[in-house]
Amino acid sequence: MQMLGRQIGQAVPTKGRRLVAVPPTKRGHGARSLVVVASLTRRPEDEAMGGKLLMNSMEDEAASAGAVTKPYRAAPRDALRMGLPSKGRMAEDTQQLLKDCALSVYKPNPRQYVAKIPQIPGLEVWFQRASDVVRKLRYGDVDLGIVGADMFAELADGDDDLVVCHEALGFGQCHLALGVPMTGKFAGITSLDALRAMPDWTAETPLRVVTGYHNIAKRFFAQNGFKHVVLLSADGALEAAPAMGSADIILDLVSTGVTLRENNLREIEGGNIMESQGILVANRKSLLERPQLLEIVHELIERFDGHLKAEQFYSVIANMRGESPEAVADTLLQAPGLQGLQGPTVANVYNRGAGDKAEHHFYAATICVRKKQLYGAVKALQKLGGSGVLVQPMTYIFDEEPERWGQLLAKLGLDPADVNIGGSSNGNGKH
Ligand SMILES: Nc1ncnc2c1ncn2[C@@H]1O[C@H](COP(=O)(O)OP(=O)(O)OP(=O)(O)O)[C@@H](O)[C@H]1O
Ligand SMILES: O=P(O)(O)OC[C@H]1O[C@H](OP(=O)(O)OP(=O)(O)O)[C@H](O)[C@@H]1O
Ligand SMILES: [Mg+2]
Repeated sequence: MQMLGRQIGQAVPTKGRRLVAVPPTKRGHGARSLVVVASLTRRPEDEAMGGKLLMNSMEDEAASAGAVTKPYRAAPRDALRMGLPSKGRMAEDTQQLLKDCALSVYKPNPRQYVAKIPQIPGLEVWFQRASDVVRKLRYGDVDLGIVGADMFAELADGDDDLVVCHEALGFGQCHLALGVPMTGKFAGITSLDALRAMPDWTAETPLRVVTGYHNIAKRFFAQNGFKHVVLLSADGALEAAPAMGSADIILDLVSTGVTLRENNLREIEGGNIMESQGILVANRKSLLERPQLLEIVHELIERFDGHLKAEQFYSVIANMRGESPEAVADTLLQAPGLQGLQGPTVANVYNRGAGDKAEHHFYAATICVRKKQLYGAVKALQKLGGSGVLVQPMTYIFDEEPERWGQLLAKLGLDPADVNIGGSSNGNGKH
């Protein structure tokens, strides 16, 4: 390959403020396809193992994962704290969810990291990098947090002090997967079994995996019987590493798959390690020792569940003619897709009649319709004589006590009968 002057192979930042424009080469050519990567580093502990992290036995792995060390205990405090991501894609999505649930965060000073949610006066909000939200939860510096499930799996690393309160907040959907080159010695490698069986991997030439998820990777490769693997570290732009020759494969987040594909990498059968999305997590000790926190978590679960369910539906109102409200209801109950959640609501529609007296000649039928089925439902209503069809988004659908609340109490070893939160149910749907 003709050298393009001194720039070729020069690593320059791929993200953030320090990204620089690459000047044309000395010979006046425009900067061609320069391979730009973040620098790859081996963490001290990788070096300590001679950069050759040979898989321990499952027992060793479990022991090392289970033996959680806490460098310090958090300073005693009375205030309840929730950690929220301070930047990146999780930050925006988290604030949007809270806003959609009428829990907007009030952060008067953009450069200060403490804020509040006026709707929950007893709670302090602390903005931290998503990874630090998990760390602060483990240390007990915050009681509650919203992060990505992948980040939680990696950094909580099986820490029983942390409890998942809501596992599906509906944003940040992605998955952690292996990315394997499409060409060269990996050309025919389309499954995890085939990758493991490659004769290339020995104690001297281990499979080199670059990832930001070392805890997850160790467990994954150990559980899948890989013997010779070395884990390399990088903070981003991992997809360039195989092309650079500094790693064989990557283990990274995938959402659309574009970055993998654009870097001639692909996923393999058995290589999807975990699904991820935003989750609500809490410190177990805080939940058990701070009753107000349990009450706040109950409200958050109710609001999140109520909002996330409502997001799937529209409220549809149609003017219907009929002999009686029951007759209109019967017609709808027998029509596919028009039953609503429990059933239609049918009310009289009044207009000015003779002598300016209110009269009613038709009814307004209201039903909940799944967003995906809206157009079909509107056409079906019109076919039944419906007119003036109004479609409204829904903010909340509050059902009985959310299942997740009962599940959380079970995780905490609490009997719902003993938990009386805010005068509402006690965790098993009975008030
Ligand atoms: N395509 C994606 N790539 C990376 N993270 C994603 C993606 N889709 C969703 N996420 C979620 O966002 C989290 C990363 O958010 P975070 O703000 O920490 O990193 P970031 O947005 O990549 O910014 P930075 O890399 O500067 O920390 C992931 O842990 C994951 O849960
Ligand atoms: O499947 P896709 O939709 O292409 O998204 C996946 C890519 O997004 C993330 O990178 P990010 O954009 O956060 O940059 P980074 O790797 O430098 O953090 C992740 O690390 C993948 O590289
Ligand atoms: Mg990133």
